[in-house]
Amino acid sequence: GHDWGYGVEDGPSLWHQNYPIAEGSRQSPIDILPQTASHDPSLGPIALKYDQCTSINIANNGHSVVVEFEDSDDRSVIQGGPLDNPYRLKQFHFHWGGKGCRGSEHTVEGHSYASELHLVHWNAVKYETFGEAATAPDGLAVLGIFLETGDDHRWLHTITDALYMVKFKGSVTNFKSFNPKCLLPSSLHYWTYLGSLTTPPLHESVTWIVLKEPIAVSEKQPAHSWWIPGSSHYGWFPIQTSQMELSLAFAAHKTTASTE
Ligand SMILES: NS(=O)(=O)c1ccc(C(=O)NCC(F)(F)F)cc1
Ligand SMILES: [Zn+2]
Repeated sequence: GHDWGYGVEDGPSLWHQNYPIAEGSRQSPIDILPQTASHDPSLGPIALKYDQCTSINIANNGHSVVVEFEDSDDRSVIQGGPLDNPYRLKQFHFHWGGKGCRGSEHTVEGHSYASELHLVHWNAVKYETFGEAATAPDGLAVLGIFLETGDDHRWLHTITDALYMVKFKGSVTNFKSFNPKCLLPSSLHYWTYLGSLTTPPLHESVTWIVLKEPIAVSEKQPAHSWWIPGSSHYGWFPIQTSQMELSLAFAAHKTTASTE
């Protein structure tokens, strides 16, 4: 079971007790300061090849909702930018806040966004398994995309509809043929830094690639979604018991993104 959460008794300020790496030198998330970020001309554009991606299921792991992908080959990869190899898409998940609360983990000059999407990839060139890569300094690459409240949206309803099927902690349901490239903003301009997992075990194994342009989401409530009462102000819903119902009240904008 998980010995951590986002409550007063088990929240981020206490994680160092069971995960001393929390005091480490490359911990995430960070506050991104664009003015002090140094431009590195050797950094090229990132390339996302998500056309053949194969989503498998959507699961509620007690801390968020995760969409898992088939990662037995290089059908869906991120490469370029700061990365020396292609990294395989493994899963994506969101960090929410409570009702109307700002749930992003990274901030930009202290500004937090409504939510943050993380697309998690691993270095299958150098490592045999995701688990092995997750403990290696160049093992993972996570693409972070900010979600900002704005107009209504058409695409993420497929996820909000599926959420209805995984209301309870530990539930998993089929979730085929969702392609996350519909969640990308129009620009792939990014900040990058060497960091960590933002949740325990906080491994310092992540090359972070955070997109500058947020995608728009709407706070309109899809038919059968509602906010969890009293949810935490950290980025994940505290689904402490299987009785609590996870919900999500936004739908994201369809964006036409060049992913080449
Ligand atoms: N929020 S985040 O930084 O994108 C993030 C991404 C992945 C994991 C994860 O797979 N933890 C399980 C593992 F790998 F065994 F440790 C945790 C956090
Ligand atoms: Zn995350």
